[in-house]
Amino acid sequence: MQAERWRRPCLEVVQRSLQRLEQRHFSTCSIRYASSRAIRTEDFPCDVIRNFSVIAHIDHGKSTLSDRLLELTGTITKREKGVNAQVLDKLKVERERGITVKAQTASMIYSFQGTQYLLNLIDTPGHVDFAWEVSRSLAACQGALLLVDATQGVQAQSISVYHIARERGLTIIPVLNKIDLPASQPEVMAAQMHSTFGIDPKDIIHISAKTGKGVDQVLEAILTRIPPPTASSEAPLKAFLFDSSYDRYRGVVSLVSIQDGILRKGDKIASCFTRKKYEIIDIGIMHPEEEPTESLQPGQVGYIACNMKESSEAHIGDTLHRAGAPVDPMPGFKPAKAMVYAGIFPVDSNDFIKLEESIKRLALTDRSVEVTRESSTALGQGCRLGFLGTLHMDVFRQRLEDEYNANVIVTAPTVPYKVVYQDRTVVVSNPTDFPDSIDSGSKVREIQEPVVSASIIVPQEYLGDMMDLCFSHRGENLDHRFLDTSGSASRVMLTCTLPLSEVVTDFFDKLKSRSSGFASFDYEDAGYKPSNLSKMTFLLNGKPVDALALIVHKSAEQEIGRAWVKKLHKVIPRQIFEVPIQAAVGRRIVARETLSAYRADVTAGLYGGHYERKLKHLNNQKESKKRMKRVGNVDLPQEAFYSILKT
Ligand SMILES: Nc1nc2c(ncn2[C@@H]2O[C@H](COP(=O)(O)OP(=O)(O)OP(=O)(O)O)[C@@H](O)[C@H]2O)c(=O)[nH]1
Repeated sequence: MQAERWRRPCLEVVQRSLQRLEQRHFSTCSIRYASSRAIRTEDFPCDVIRNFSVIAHIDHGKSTLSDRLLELTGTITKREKGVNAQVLDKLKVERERGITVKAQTASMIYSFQGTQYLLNLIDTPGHVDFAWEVSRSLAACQGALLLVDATQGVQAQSISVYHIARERGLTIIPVLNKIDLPASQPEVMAAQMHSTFGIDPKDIIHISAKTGKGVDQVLEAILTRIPPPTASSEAPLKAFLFDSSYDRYRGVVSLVSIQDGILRKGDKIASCFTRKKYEIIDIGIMHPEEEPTESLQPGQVGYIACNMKESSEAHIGDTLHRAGAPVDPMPGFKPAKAMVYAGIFPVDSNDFIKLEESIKRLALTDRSVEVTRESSTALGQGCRLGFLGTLHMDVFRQRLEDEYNANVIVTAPTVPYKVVYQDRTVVVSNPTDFPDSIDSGSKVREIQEPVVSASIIVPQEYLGDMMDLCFSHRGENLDHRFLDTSGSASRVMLTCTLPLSEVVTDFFDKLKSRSSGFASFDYEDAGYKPSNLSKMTFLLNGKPVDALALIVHKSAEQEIGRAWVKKLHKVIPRQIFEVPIQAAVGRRIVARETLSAYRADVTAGLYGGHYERKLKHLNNQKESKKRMKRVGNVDLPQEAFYSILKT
């Protein structure tokens, strides 16, 4: 009796701890799902397959709807989902920031009117930096759910993803989400979707992905409106490779969409792009984690591992065929084009080899990153990386820190400029390589900078502010049109051409603050145009610091020079001698501050003959000096680089 009285509370404590452990496990790592019956892909011919993506502007609810669909089809249960909202956002950075950065695939099995269907869903990111992920994902689909937030209406990325889906000829199912919110205006937003996309309001499904209301209608629409893939089991094998990741044990794991033929474990295949041959060692579907199957049938989407050692062998957009039976490759898609470059250096120069290894590994899971080596006199050996935008850059940095424990310094982002010489044109993505002077004596004929066509959607009352903002960032060809003509709540779409270098600095923050958060922004590459640019260098005690060099427009020389010199003055500790801090364009000094002399007497305040204590303080000082970068004869602390380059 006594023992029983003790045992019960003990059991409860153990159960509670187990629950807590389970929750913690769910919230930090990928989820393991209770294994269901082995899936026979042969049971799903083309007519019961539906391949679709969820596309929308950022935060309109794609991942929440994907979760709801996984739940409704029984692919995951509420318990398995647990505290882990947004099952398909698997990366730590996605969970912390609440954004999707990598498209994820999940297959679901669903019974409808006595027939079992195989649904392949691809959840896509919404931010403009990851638009390449969206177009890649849509290549494996026949339909797309176009989600619009019923409180915000059509936003800039809603329009761009709509056009990507239309260009690919996909069936679009329009969905208005968040109708549970008091501020939602489904009727007004439906009218807006009609005026912007020509969508019949009767075709729009009204849902709340959060509460689940209306989500069953979305499932029904997927089955009844999206056409099945047209693929044949008789035709020669054609598998379209649209994504890949790296697994330490199996090498490259690729996601493929089977356009024709059947792919089985043990099959010998070859790549149209590299001509290399492989053997399938693992095959299956994402359910939503990897679920091995015997084969992938025509029209299905799944993963394969085939002894590919190098990630570069998995060419995104490649066509795989049976070895010895070549086929015509399917049209691939435009490779990702880096818009922003930055140098990444280890905080401790001795860590370079480890950092380079980590960068290469991470780049294997993110194929849009370009990697080359670079070296700087101030920062030592490092890598120069090309990204699709500054958010992409920041996410990559965070993943390096989270997943590889790296401690890095990232230099200011720069866009790729074209330097036109008399006999050739060179693309320069590192300010160090930019010509020092562009005067009549130099061989440089012209400098060109990348420009983008930007679109901003904003309530009418902010139009003036937005136009000002665009002008102050060297915007040209400004134009606008009203999106909805319905009285007071009119919204305007402003379009213009902007230099990319203006977009990658603080443009987005200013846009949000000057429109009280209402403006949405999207842009796409619009080529190059001649521009009046020069290289600005920063000198400490007369010595240039290469890692701080910038490319600036003539009109902003003074302003940028002064701001950076002030910033440097604030973060560089005083030295034992006076240090002039200067910004220079060519030989011309455009801004200057002077750091007055100072000697840190770390032994001040120690009286008497405490020799050992004095020595300890002096040694500490020596150690902290070691952590500084020596530029000429000036010690620059790592924090100086951090705080300067962070902005
Ligand atoms: N009230 C309400 N909130 C919702 C609904 N759907 C999504 N949300 C919330 O909206 C926010 C964004 O949802 P996500 O599903 O992460 O949006 P997303 O489109 O996947 O975001 P990105 O992948 O970053 O573009 C989250 O806080 C969700 O909880 C809904 O129907 N009602």
